[in-house]
Amino acid sequence: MELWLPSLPLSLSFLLLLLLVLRRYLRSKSSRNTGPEFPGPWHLPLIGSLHHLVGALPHHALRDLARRHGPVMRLRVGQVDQIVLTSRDGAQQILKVQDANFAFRPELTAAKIIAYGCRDVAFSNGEYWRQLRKLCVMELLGAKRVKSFASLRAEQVSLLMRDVGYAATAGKEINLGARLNELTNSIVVQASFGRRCPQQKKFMDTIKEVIKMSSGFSVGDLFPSLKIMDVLTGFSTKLIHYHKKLDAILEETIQEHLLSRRDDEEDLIDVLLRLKDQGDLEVPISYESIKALVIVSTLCQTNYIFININSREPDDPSLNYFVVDGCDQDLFAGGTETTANTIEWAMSELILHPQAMNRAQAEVREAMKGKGYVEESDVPQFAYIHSVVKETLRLHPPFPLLFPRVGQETTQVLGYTIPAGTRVLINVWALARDPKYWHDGESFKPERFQEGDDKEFKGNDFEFLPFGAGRRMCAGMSFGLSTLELALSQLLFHFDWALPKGMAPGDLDMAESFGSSASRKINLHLVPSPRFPLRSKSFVCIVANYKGIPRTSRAHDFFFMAGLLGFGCELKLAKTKLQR
Ligand code: HEM
Repeated sequence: MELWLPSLPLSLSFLLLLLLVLRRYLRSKSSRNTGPEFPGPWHLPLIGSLHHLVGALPHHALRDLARRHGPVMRLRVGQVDQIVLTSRDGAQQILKVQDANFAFRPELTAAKIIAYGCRDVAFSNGEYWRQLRKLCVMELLGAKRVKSFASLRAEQVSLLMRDVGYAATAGKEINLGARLNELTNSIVVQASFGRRCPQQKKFMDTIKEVIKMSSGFSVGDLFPSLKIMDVLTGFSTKLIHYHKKLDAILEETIQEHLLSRRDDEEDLIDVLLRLKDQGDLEVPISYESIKALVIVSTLCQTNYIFININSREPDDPSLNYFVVDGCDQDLFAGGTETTANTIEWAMSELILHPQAMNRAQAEVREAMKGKGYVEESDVPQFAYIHSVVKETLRLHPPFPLLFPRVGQETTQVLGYTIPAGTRVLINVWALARDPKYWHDGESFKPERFQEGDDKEFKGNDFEFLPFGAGRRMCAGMSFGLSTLELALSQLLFHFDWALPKGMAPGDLDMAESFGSSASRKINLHLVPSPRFPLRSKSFVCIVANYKGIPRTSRAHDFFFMAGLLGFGCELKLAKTKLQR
């Protein structure tokens, strides 16, 4: 038998590699702070522990690793150490007890380029961030401002109902996921730019390109010593190109706003310009800050968070028939949307749990029986629907690992020493399913919140953190929830829902898209059937836009009257007559 011996150069290379690994190990051991060593998976010289994440969703892989290594573990990703916490006490330490120390974000290449050197609220730090956050709470995303956008929400949700109405009367399925993305995109862009901005579409198209770029990742973020690779791979160059495009659009938009200021119906750019002019801010805001805020608040509502590898299925072009005139069907095809995702997950869970669906529909239909339509002011009385939203966010938090935090000072957490500057991730997805904190945590059971489990997602129950907690908790929670609950209530009130023909509940793919987001991998397609006719202004829109009937024609007037009278079911008949 022949004995195989490696060649001399190969053996030497192997020996050299071994020595390098050993030297690195000994060095890190000697420089380590006091306290026990972090548990964690073993790592390879160049890629660190990346190979442990291959082939699974990051939050799933990290939960499985935590089961083996414990609730506090260290993971080396490339050249960067990350501490991953999967315990309620750990989350409480970072987000409450030591919140001030951990209220910092790492500097990420994309945020630096796109947001004018991290001049937005989500990625800035220190005094500048504190000032912007105050503006967000008081002026931009506070209760009063959110309320001021109620008519915008009502209008956009009505347009959604109109499109679902098309599908219902035609007996066709609708790509609900895609249409919900349009809904939330329209709301956020119009809230920021106002309704009069001609640049909206161009802006969103460019944002879409930025999101597509997040399907790659910055080498420099994971290998700080190889930052040059971001230039060589074209990552930075492309981002700079998109940044310039966004900058030009926003510059023009700001000039337009400066020329025609309106105090009666302020959009977010109007508000920011007013605050800039008042000049009494501790840290003055510049035009660049305004632009960064608008860009990142749009991105924040998408799951565009660093190294987010999205592989969501593109929208189905065959369903263009049901799309609002002038709207781009595949807007944000590469990205996903927090609010829209949550509605989509809620509808997915409800279709799989008919009892919960019936109960939610009964609640809203019973309450709105005499009225015939749902307004934003009605929503707080739908306690069960609120529980459906909570249960959906528990099982499908859009940011399963929150956004990363960085400690400013070296500190102790649960007996371990976390050196200053180390990135910390909290697996809120795993916490929200952990049998230690939840009975039957993997199952969808909205009633758990009505039967004694009074956990809330407002940042005080550390096993339930879909919006995070502490100083850097989501700044747009009320903004997101108001759209979410209104749209869901109307979808449940006006329509009954079924899976497309031939599809059994077991066939519905509930897979999440790959990346740091937990959106649906494949858009949800459902078949609606009308239950309560649409009697709000939306119906007027339905008939006005239906199949291109001109708003000034007699046919339009006919439909208009039919709509006003609430003859939703007559629509199909009327349409047939007209086509003849
Ligand atoms: C269902 C909807 C939403 C969910 C579940 C959600 C969740 C989150 C989470 C988990 C964070 C990170 C918190 C942390 O690090 O502790 C965050 C941050 C943020 N979110 Fe949301 N979000 C939603 C909607 C929105 C909307 C609609 C807006 C804006 C209109 C928004 C604006 C922001 C901003 C500005 C931050 C950064 C806050 C900071 O760093 O100070 N979010 N969000």
